Amino acid sequence: MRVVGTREELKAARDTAAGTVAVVMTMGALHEGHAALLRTARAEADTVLLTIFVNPLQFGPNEDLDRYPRTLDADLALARELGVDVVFTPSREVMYPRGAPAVRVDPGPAGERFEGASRPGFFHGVLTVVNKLFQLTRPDVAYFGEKDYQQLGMIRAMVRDFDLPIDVRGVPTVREADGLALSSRNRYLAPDERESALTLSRALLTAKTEGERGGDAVAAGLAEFTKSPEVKLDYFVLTDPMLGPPPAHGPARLLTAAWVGATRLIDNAAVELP
Ligand SMILES: Nc1ncnc2c1ncn2[C@@H]1O[C@H](COP(=O)(O)OP(=O)(O)OP(=O)(O)O)[C@@H](O)[C@H]1O
Ligand SMILES: CC(C)(CO)[C@@H](O)C(=O)[O-]
Ligand code: BAL
Repeated sequence: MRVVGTREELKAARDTAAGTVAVVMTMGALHEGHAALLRTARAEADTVLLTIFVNPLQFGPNEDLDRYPRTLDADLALARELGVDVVFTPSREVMYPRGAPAVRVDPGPAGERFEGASRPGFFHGVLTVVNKLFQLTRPDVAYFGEKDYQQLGMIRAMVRDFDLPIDVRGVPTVREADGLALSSRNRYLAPDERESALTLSRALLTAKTEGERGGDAVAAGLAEFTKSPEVKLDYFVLTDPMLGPPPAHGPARLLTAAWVGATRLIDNAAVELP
């Protein structure tokens, strides 16, 4: 496994990569969710490239950029175990040599909803760094988690609208045995908060069950949140699978975000409306 930090080293590694090249982009603090992306990439491509970069551009001024978990040694050990070929761990200066970029990807109106409404500038930051990492790594295929469902949709939209020759593949959300979606931010949770955090997956499951038997999915989900007043709901919505208005019947998506203490968590679930 080659670990590279500069553009020149990455270019050399990329230029000699064999066969189809897959990229998995992360902010590090790797867990089994990231491992699922890497295992899928390993099974489906010849060369697996992992990027680890905590992108300052996607954090708001009062968000957790400074305390975001950084566990590089453990991340590299896991990457090695999973058969990753190249790890790109650029510094902030390598990614943004002239400081914050003046030109950024505009996510359009879809990027102003849900996560974009609560985290202004978030999708500008995500799409800008993803676009840069696409240019630098030149992958044939890229894997992203369904845990960040809106992010996956925004990246697919950018690839479509910018004619990028990249096959974007979504990977289902990996959960703890009790339902909590794995997330690097789960490390922030104190034991009682870890219990409260189950409200998100519980509300999604209750809403899905209610929706699939013809009831009011959103009302059922919201009722779960009222049982845990210590969890501060940001949004709980039903959309179509492309994040548009909810359909009357057929496939739909439930999306939620909530604060558990100082930690903001997100989750989502597929639902089939009768
Ligand atoms: N539980 C999960 N199941 C599947 N994919 C996941 C999971 N958690 C993260 N991913 C995916 O891993 C990639 C890198 O995500 P990231 O490094 O931000 O991890 P994260 O756990 O989502 O972190 P955070 O706690 O900041 O949200 C993204 O494509 C993300 O969707
Ligand atoms: C896609 C990503 C690596 C861009 O910084 C990040 O948003 C993430 O880890 O999901
Ligand atoms: N997991 C998506 C990146 C973020 O929340 O900042």
